[in-house]
Amino acid sequence: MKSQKLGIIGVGHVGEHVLAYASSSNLFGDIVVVDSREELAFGEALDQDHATGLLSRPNVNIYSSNAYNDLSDADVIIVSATHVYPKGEVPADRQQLITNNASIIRSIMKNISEVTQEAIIIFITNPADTVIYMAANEFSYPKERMMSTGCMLDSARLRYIIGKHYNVDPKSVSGYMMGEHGYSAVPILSRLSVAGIPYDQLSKHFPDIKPLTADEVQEKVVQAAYEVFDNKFGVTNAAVAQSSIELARAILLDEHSIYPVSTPLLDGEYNTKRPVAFSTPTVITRQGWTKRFEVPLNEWETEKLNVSAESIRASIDLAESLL
Ligand SMILES: NC(=O)c1ccc[n+]([C@@H]2O[C@H](COP(=O)([O-])OP(=O)(O)OC[C@H]3O[C@@H](n4cnc5c(N)ncnc54)[C@H](O)[C@@H]3O)[C@@H](O)[C@H]2O)c1
Repeated sequence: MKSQKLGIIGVGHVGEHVLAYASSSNLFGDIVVVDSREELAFGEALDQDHATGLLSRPNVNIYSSNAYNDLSDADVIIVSATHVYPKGEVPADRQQLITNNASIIRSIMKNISEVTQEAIIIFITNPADTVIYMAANEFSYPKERMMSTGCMLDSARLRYIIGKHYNVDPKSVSGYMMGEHGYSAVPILSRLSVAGIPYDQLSKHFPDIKPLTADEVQEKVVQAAYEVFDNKFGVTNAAVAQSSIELARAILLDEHSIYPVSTPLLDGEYNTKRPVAFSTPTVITRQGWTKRFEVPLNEWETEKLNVSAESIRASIDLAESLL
């Protein structure tokens, strides 16, 4: 039986964590690492390959390659390639990354499309929503076989913040962010619950805890990224890498899990003025994504989501002007 194969494109701060988590995930028998810095790809792959000599690690075949042909039979490809900025000089606004990343994503998509149409592609590269919009609209690669991690990370931060606020395990919080991965991501508190108890009823069960307003939650989730980014000199990597492996698992095990990934909106969805991509709860299967949910929202959420869609669209316009 063929083992499952993962391709990782871009093995910098994020990609190295993707590689580390993937290597010990028991999901993959083969992992191919591609990076325009070939020595880095070689070193990262070899370092992880050495660890297969340890009893705790599965015997995964890990190697680097600069030939996209090695991805022709990949089951999943995770893309975390990005323009390399000097340490500490990464732009804080993810949307600004499009100036350099548009051409990188276009060349990677072209290279992948030439060797396969089968792999499920998970983009981590920012700006997440613009990247998936470009990849889905500019290439004939099957749209359902590609997604961006989008608000996976923002949603993990949301559950973390609410979990800490009420002193419960974040995994006992059910909830998600929608819209842009970044400044304008929207917490959907009207759908958030703890032990099935809706957010607006939590005060009854936690009478000593002052609830956070939707504005406060949004601010805290957005700021959470910068608490990491500022202290790690312009890098956040571990949590998003874990998000991508969680998606890979949902894909390979055909879990039909629902995750807030970013994909292009379907016609008429959410009444956006112009076509965009953003995160909404989406069913993930072995085929890629199979269904996006149009979630009923309250007035505040609708207004914020519109702002988010406009911000993403401005970034898409910029990407299209660079064609
Ligand atoms: N979606 C999210 O939630 C999220 C979270 C954190 C970071 N990110 C994004 O992930 C990306 C990676 O961040 P990082 O910190 O690892 O960056 P990094 O600079 O450390 O690494 C990027 C790597 O990409 C490689 N690369 C560049 N062009 C390439 C190409 N054409 N083909 C193959 N490899 C190429 C570089 O050589 C480098 O090794 C960034 O865009 C960042 O904004 C996204």
